[in-house]
Amino acid sequence: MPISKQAVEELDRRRASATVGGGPKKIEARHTKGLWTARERLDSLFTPGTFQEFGLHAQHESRQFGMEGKDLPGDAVVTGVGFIDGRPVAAFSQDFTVAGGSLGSMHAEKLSLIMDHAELSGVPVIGFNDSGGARIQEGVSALSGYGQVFNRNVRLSGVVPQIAVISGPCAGGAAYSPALMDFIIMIRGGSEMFICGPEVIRGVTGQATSKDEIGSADVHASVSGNIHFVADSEQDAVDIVRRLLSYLPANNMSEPPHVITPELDLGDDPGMDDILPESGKVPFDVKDVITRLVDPDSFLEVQRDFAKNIVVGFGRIAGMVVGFIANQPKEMAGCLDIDASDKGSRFIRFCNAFGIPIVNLVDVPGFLPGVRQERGGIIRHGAKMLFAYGATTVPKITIIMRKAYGGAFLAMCSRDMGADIVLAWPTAEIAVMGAEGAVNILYRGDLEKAEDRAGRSRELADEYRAHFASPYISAGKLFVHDVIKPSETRSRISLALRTLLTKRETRPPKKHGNIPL
Ligand SMILES: CCC(=O)SCCNC(=O)CCNC(=O)[C@H](O)C(C)(C)COP(=O)(O)OP(=O)(O)OC[C@H]1O[C@@H](n2cnc3c(N)ncnc32)[C@H](O)[C@@H]1OP(=O)(O)O
Repeated sequence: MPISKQAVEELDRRRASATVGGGPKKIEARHTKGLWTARERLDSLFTPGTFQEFGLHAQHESRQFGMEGKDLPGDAVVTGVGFIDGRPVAAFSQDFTVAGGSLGSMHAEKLSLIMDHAELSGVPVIGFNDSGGARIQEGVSALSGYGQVFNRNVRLSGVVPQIAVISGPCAGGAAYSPALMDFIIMIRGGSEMFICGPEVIRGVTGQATSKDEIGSADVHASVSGNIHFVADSEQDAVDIVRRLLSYLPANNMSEPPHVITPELDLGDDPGMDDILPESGKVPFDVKDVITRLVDPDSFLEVQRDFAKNIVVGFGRIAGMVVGFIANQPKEMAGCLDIDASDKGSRFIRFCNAFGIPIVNLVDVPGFLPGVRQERGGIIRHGAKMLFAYGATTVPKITIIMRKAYGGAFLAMCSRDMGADIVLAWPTAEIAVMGAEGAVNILYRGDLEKAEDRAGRSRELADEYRAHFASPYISAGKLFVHDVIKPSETRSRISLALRTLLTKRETRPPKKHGNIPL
């Protein structure tokens, strides 16, 4: 039987009323604040015409607290699958114009449906979070809904990439779904995220605070370290999602999107030979090194404003996707501290989960000394770096640029910690500790008696450096595969990557390791 005109009209009518969300007034209120609606976000994310919506006609079933007969289009969330740069991606976008984007049972079922679909079809999940949290009228059913979503976030972790955009409020338990995903992008000015808001904090602790102080994008980017990117606008957030996806495979069984250049890249970069300052004590910016190593404009820094003493991010070398973990000599002399260890180890584990080769750039004088660090648990946090590298099977290339001292060098992936190839620049210092520290311990008596203590200390330190810290000593013991000129670094990494893309490494079966947390 052909489809009747009435049936088509009925479908059109239902579609129109479901897609209007909370209505023109509420949409206007969002626009006045410079915010987009749930559908506008998805329209901007996906290639036009490619979005297949799931659950447009979903209805809530709650009857209490005035909910009987209330129309909540789509139950306050839009879900479905679309295409970005020709690749399928699943997404949900909470609709604040409908009941404040609050999560009830049907809303949670829609999120579960799209996440299950992403798992089965092996595609990334993008979630726009804009919600007042658990729908108060649905009580524990809403709470249970969050449980179902969190459980799926964990199930999908390491299976498909999960990216959260915080586009509006994100309070209480609602913050935990983004926190369980791989990357969080927050929009400056338009969003906030906290577990307990200012009112609760004041009521319980007496402390006065503001939403900005505890939950703004800038606070989470630079102080708490909860998020990975700050966007200046809705469009900027979408652009960051698309850029991030361009480095990621669809799932843990697929290859990252390498675009390997047909020719081998064997040229030198002479400018790199001048990149280190004359004195080993003068800082330099490791991002200048990264910029010279990667294909033009291909470096995407992750967590730029948090733990600046370590730099992490994605880039391409001769078209191959890599993750960088680099000490930053400009900040705290590149020492590893608690925050840097947390930041570095999580990024390493992401790269490993999704088959992304890792390049380590080392200039590390040690773990940061200090009472706060020791009492704060630097042992357990620093151990995360060791654990993360030790458990990682993706290709790993370590470049020792300058200092590689003690346990911190092992925590930056020495050969023993699993680096497949270790290359050192000619003036690198690879040692159990810095030369000055070593002579102070070894020659304490001599130095106390010396007429020119400083001069004698320098002399002994030079001797120690020549005997123990030279890269040729490590190369002689095969701890370093080769000593290279800085100008050769890019071509050597690109060759190494090409030979390592076929790497296969298996480990004894186990449920999972027990990373120090
Ligand atoms: C897992 C456990 C949890 O999630 S517990 C967390 C429960 N949620 C909360 O405590 C947050 C409650 N909501 C709020 O504080 C505010 O609505 C926030 C999110 C800050 C937004 O404020 P504002 O921009 O002024 O909007 P508004 O209050 O006028 O809200 C717009 C409409 O949305 C509704 N709404 C909001 N949150 C919920 C909720 N959790 N459950 C049910 N409805 C909610 C508001 O009632 C309001 O509805 P209406 O437009 O007046 O019909």
